Amino acid sequence: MIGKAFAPSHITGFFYAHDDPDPLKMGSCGCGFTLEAGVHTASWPSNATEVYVDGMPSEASTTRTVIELLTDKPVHVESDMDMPVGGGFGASGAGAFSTALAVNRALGLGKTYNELSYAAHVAEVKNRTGLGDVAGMTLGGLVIRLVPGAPFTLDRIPVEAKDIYCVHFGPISTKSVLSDPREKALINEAGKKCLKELLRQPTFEQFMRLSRKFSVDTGLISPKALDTVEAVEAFDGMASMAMLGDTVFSTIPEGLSGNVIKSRISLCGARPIGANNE
Ligand SMILES: Nc1ncnc2c1ncn2[C@@H]1O[C@H](COP(=O)(O)OP(=O)(O)O)[C@@H](O)[C@H]1O
Ligand SMILES: CC(C)(COP(=O)(O)O)[C@@H](O)C(=O)O
Repeated sequence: MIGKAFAPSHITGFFYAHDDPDPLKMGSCGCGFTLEAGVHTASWPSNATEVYVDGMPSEASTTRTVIELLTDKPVHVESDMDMPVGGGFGASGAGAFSTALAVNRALGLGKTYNELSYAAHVAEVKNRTGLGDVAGMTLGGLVIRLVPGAPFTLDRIPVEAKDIYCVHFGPISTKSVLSDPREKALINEAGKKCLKELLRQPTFEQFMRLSRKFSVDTGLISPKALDTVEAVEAFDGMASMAMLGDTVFSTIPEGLSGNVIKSRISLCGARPIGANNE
């Protein structure tokens, strides 16, 4: 049987990391949103486990780990990505989560949504490709992560499906940023403050302001990305950096140049899809 699934992109605006010897409990708190652009995955039983990303055989470590966590049977997996990898869109998490949902159906594993999302989360943590993206992708919308790791403890800022415009300048390795103790200390200090402030005033505009502040206070934003944020602001838009990628997300297209990716905030999470792609 062919199993198909979709996981949305997840852009984190700000976060802080929690280390834990138990990968289920390791994770991050913070706030981010899902986009309609995401990862479509199809899977079916095979003679050997093979992972293809955008039509090419791929290492896709996080996806391979989630398969190993779920089954010892070989499967064929094909993921098609709407967004760049390493750009702060949570591509590795969306790849792993959509794979978990697709493999569950392809092999008739009979796992629940929590079991599948926790497996994808553990795969992210083990590969050090993400901490909180899978949690955000379970719910969709503008998601607040209140407790790190599983069980996911989430809230949501009510927002409509706003258009979001992104410009991607290049990848940032989540693994290398999170392995730098100095950088991690800056992230954790700024991230905790931002979450407190957001809970005092939980609005989309406050999320955008705090995300921008976080990107500057942590020193994570590149000069090019900051110039772009300022250009958007000159047109009265709001913009910040997608954690963790050299990517700017914006409420308006004005001020952005180059290859602008247009999507919308999606209000639902990752899900299996049927034959007619619904
Ligand atoms: N299914 C997958 N598709 C693409 N890349 C993957 C996948 N699984 C793991 N990876 C790895 O994850 C890395 C990107 O992770 P990360 O830096 O967190 O970027 P992102 O912001 O896109 O999640 C890639 O360099 C690749 O090695
Ligand atoms: C910011 C990040 C640690 C990494 O995100 P990405 O690079 O998109 O995988 C995310 O998982 C989070 O915890 O908020």
